[in-house]
Amino acid sequence: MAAMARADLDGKPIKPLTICMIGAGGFIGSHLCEKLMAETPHKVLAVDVYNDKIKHLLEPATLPWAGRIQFHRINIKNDSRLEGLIKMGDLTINLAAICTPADYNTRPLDTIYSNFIDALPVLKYCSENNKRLIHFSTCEVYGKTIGSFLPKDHPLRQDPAFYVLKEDASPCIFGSIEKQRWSYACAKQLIERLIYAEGAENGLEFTIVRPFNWIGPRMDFIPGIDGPSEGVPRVLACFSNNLLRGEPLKLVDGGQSQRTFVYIKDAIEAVLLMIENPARANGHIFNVGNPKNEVTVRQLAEMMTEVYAKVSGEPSREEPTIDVSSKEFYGEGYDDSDKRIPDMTIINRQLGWNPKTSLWDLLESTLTYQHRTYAEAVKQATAKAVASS
Ligand SMILES: NC(=O)c1ccc[n+]([C@@H]2O[C@H](COP(=O)([O-])OP(=O)(O)OC[C@H]3O[C@@H](n4cnc5c(N)ncnc54)[C@H](O)[C@@H]3O)[C@@H](O)[C@H]2O)c1
Ligand SMILES: O=C(O)[C@H]1O[C@H](OP(=O)(O)OP(=O)(O)OC[C@H]2O[C@@H](n3ccc(=O)[nH]c3=O)[C@H](O)[C@@H]2O)[C@H](O)[C@@H](O)[C@@H]1O
Repeated sequence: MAAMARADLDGKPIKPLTICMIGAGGFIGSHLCEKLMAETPHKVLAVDVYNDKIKHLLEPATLPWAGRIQFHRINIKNDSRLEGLIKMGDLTINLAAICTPADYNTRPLDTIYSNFIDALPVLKYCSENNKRLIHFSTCEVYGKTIGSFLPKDHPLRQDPAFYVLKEDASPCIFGSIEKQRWSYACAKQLIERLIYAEGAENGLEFTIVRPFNWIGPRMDFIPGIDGPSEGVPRVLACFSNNLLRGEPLKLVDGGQSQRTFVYIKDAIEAVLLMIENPARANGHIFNVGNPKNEVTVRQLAEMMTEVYAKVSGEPSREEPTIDVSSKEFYGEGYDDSDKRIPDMTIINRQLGWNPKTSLWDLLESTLTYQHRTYAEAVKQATAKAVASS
């Protein structure tokens, strides 16, 4: 079988691994499971409380990879089976977390518990059983850029030294404690420090991933269709929902914040390189993003509007966006990262990874998926609501 002939970046054959993947039923987990099943001989013990996004990989039992993926419905907060599953694997990947900004300031306790306390047993079991750990952190650990504290028209704001985010050099700059937006970033930072310390003091083999706005199909949910109607997902799903419903896209505080978006399928290639090249990935923290795909949120809204009109064949609204305040949209305690450009030196040097897909292309494939998956359901839900009003 071609998949069995895989070699690592140093030309050595890759042995089939058993991977305990926690949070495997989420957005990133579903793409990683898909990749592992389709292109590698590795086995996955998929742990999550939900499996809707990986159902197509689990059923029917005649699938070519049946037997290489097993789903375990486990809440890692309180399940004694977790240690056994970690022991069965060669490697643990921890993706489980609350990671939607609308929760950080409104459910800060759940956010901190999920991102710090609930990750503790995973770390403990990996360390005690000498199991390698790939832990998912976030680019939010960088917080705000140094440049954001300079006056708006200060020339140093244009100097990359004041905004490019480097794993081994940039500071973590968060707002005050009342700005509960930072509860997530702070919890992620502390778990990173603990993992790093386990590596330094106890020899834990670890890799920390800092994703920079990975987007694509299956991200989050469409409110009222496959998620709560009052729920607020991340920006891709918020804007997709608005476009599907023919509503204006809401720009928080003018949509001036900047982000770099990377296509999930490009980013998953980086994770696979980490999985299969432990000697190059262990002990490292990796930014994974696409510095070339930078836009303001306003530009993202404009581009998504244009792409959606193309893929759906429906004309866009005359006024495609409206401004909302962050207080109105997210509530008290919201704050924002101003700009996120990942430095790519370390991932380039260690794994030779580079993202490939432009923002336009990744939006075109993602919005084609959104339209195919949700347009009919949104139409039916809207018709039902009109009929019952
Ligand atoms: N998508 C991104 O661009 C991005 C960016 C930065 C960081 N991350 C990090 O990557 C990880 C995965 O993100 P995602 O986008 O796939 O999010 P997601 O919400 O789609 O996936 C997380 C999964 O973890 C599961 N989970 C949460 N708590 C659990 C528990 N107690 N027990 C069992 N399962 C639990 C959820 O059910 C969900 O399926 C998170 O740690 C997130 O902080 C993602
Ligand atoms: O994806 C990442 O790399 C990380 O960043 C995200 O944080 P953020 O980018 O702020 O979250 P989004 O919901 O994707 O919002 C992006 C920007 O769009 C804005 N936005 C969001 C939704 C909306 O309807 N309108 C709008 O203007 C937000 O205010 C923010 O400025 C989340 O914290 C995590 O998933 C993750 O750790």
